[in-house]
This record gives sequence, C-alpha cells and structure tokens, in this order.
Amino acid sequence: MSKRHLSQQQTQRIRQLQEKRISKASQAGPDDDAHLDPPGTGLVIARYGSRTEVEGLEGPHAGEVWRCHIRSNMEALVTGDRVIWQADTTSQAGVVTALLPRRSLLTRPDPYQRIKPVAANIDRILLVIAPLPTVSPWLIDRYIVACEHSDIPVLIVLNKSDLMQGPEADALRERLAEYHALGYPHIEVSALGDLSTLRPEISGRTVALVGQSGVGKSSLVNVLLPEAAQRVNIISDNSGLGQHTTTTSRLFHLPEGGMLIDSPGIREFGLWHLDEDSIRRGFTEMREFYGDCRFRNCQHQSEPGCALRAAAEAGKILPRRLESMHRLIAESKSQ
Ligand SMILES: Nc1nc2c(ncn2[C@@H]2O[C@H](COP(=O)(O)OP(=O)(O)OP(=O)(O)O)[C@@H](O)[C@H]2O)c(=O)[nH]1
Ligand SMILES: [Zn+2]
Repeated sequence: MSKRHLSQQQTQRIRQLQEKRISKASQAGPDDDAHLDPPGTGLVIARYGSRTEVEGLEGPHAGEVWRCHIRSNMEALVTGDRVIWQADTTSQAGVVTALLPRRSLLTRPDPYQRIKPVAANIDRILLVIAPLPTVSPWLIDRYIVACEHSDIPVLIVLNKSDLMQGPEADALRERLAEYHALGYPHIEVSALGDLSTLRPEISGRTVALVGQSGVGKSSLVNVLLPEAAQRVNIISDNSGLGQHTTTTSRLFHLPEGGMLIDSPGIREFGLWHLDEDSIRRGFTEMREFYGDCRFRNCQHQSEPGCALRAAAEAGKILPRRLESMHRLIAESKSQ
C-alpha cells in the first residue's frame, strides 16, 4: 500500500468519525461528553463566581441541586435564571449550555456605572415597611421608583401590624391609601402573628423582599421558610465551598408554593443609584404632564408655565410626590 493511499483511508475514517460525533452531538447536545445525561431545563438557585447551582426542573434530576460549570461563550447567569443543562453523573457536576428568555431582570450599576444583572424572573417585589422604624414617604418613593425602573410590580407589606396604634399609625394608613390610589397596593401583617394575608400574595410567584433595616425582613423570612426549607441539599458538593459561604443571592422554595430570591444586596435595592431620567419615569402619575410644560427643559421648580406644578396645585398629583422627585434627583446628582 502506498503512503498516499493509507492517508486517504485515514482521512475517510476520520471524516466518518467526525460525522458520527456530529450526529450524536446534535441528538444529545454538546460534543465530547459521552457521560452527560440528556439536556433538560433547570433553575439557577445560586451563583458563586464562575460556578452555578442548578435545580433540575424535569426528568430524572427534577428537584435535585447540582453544581454546574457554565459554557464559556454564555452570558452571565444570575439567580432565578431558567437554563438548559446536563448532568455529568461521572464527575457529579453539571454543565449549563443555554440561557432561556428572562421575564424580568433586576440590575444594578457597579462602581464604574456598568450595569450588572443581579436576579432574574422576579414577578413581584415585596417592599417591607413598619410603623417602627418610621419610614419617610420619600424613601417609599425611592423603592417604588426602583421597582418601576426594573418593571417589576411592587406590593407594600406593612409589617408589625401589632404596633399600629395611635395618631402615627393613622397617618401611616393615610399615606398607604395614597399609594393604593396610585396603583401600589398594600397588606398588613405581623411576623410575630399571622401571615395568612401574605402567603397567597407569594404563592405561585417568585418574589424578593426589600426594605430598610429593622422592619422585619429576616423575621418574615424565618416564618415563611422554616429551617428545613432554608437548607439546600447539593448533589455535587465537590467544590469545598460549603453551603452558606457567600452573600450571593439564593432562591428558596416556600413550603406553601412560590419562591423567594434573597440576599443582603437585593434587600437594599432601593438604595442603588438611579439616573435622573429613570427617576422621572418612576413617578408614573406624572408622565402624562411632562410634555405640557412651557419650556422643554423645564425642571418643574419655579419656571412659568410648569404643567407639573399646575397639576399639583389643581390636586391632580400629590405635591409631596413632586417634592420627593426633586429630592431623589438632587440626591442622584450628588452621588
Ligand atoms: N412587634 C413586632 N416586632 C417585630 C415584628 N417583626 C419583626 N419584629 C422585630 O423587629 C426587629 C427587627 O427585625 P428583623 O427581622 O431583624 O429586621 P430586618 O428587616 O431583617 O433588619 P436587617 O437585618 O437589619 O435588614 C426584631 O427585634 C424583631 O423581633 C412584628 O411583626 N411585630
Ligand atoms: Zn415643568
């Protein structure tokens, strides 16, 4: 046999092998992974640097949590993402191969003003407030603007209802009625008592709790999520990282249904930086007046012909919401 003939045979053999691999890969997913189980959908329940914890949503691994690698060409994953993944039963690690479309995305600017994704597919933000510590209306507005910016509906959860007595409680209820009229509903609960009004608001949804320190977020989580539900059984814990080593956000299943995405960072999300334009758009009841000011660049302060001030004087918008907007814009410029 000539050398040339041999090499032709080899070439043919190699091509056959390649074709076999390609057809196998198109059936079973990515190549060179003979021990990978077939692809299925999964839910990202936590992120640690380049590693991800994925819970299987179907097939033989449904309900199991696997540490996974992410294919290098993929965009950043965050808690709450739905993905396509495969379990590698040999190495006891999985691999994420695709990101499914997101319903919502919570983002925050990093110190260089680059937008960083934080959590995905949150359906509702629970803004926790309480009679104590007292909450200023402009702080509520700030959280609401952040919710509008993320395009995620907000439910105001007034915790510590057992402390709702006296004239201050009446004033707070009046405030909440104003928000109700603006399209921001609220419920009253007590983490020390009964959460029966809260549970149905979470059931069937993915929620995140936000609000200032001391209003009772941890207390609410501890009632909603008994200790057993806070533990995660990771199938493939070969990373040496342990289970609760990080401040990254984590997704929990509530025993009554529904999911909670929680992290110290997300709890403070109303304090993240927002630009002037997002703040204006976040006061949704004012949108219809913005185009009507005499001056295109009206700052809605003391300019003649300001449609917003006219609307406030006519009782069409709340003067204190307009003040709040000015305050948030001034603050965002000084940051
Ligand atoms: N009276 C009353 N006290 C409550 C209630 N819920 C929480 N508290 C108390 O409020 C205090 C603060 O509660 P936390 O759950 O730590 O508040 P948090 O919002 O998690 O605070 P940070 O961890 O600082 O963000 C604790 O002393 C709780 O016992 C409630 O419904 N009624
Ligand atoms: Zn104006």
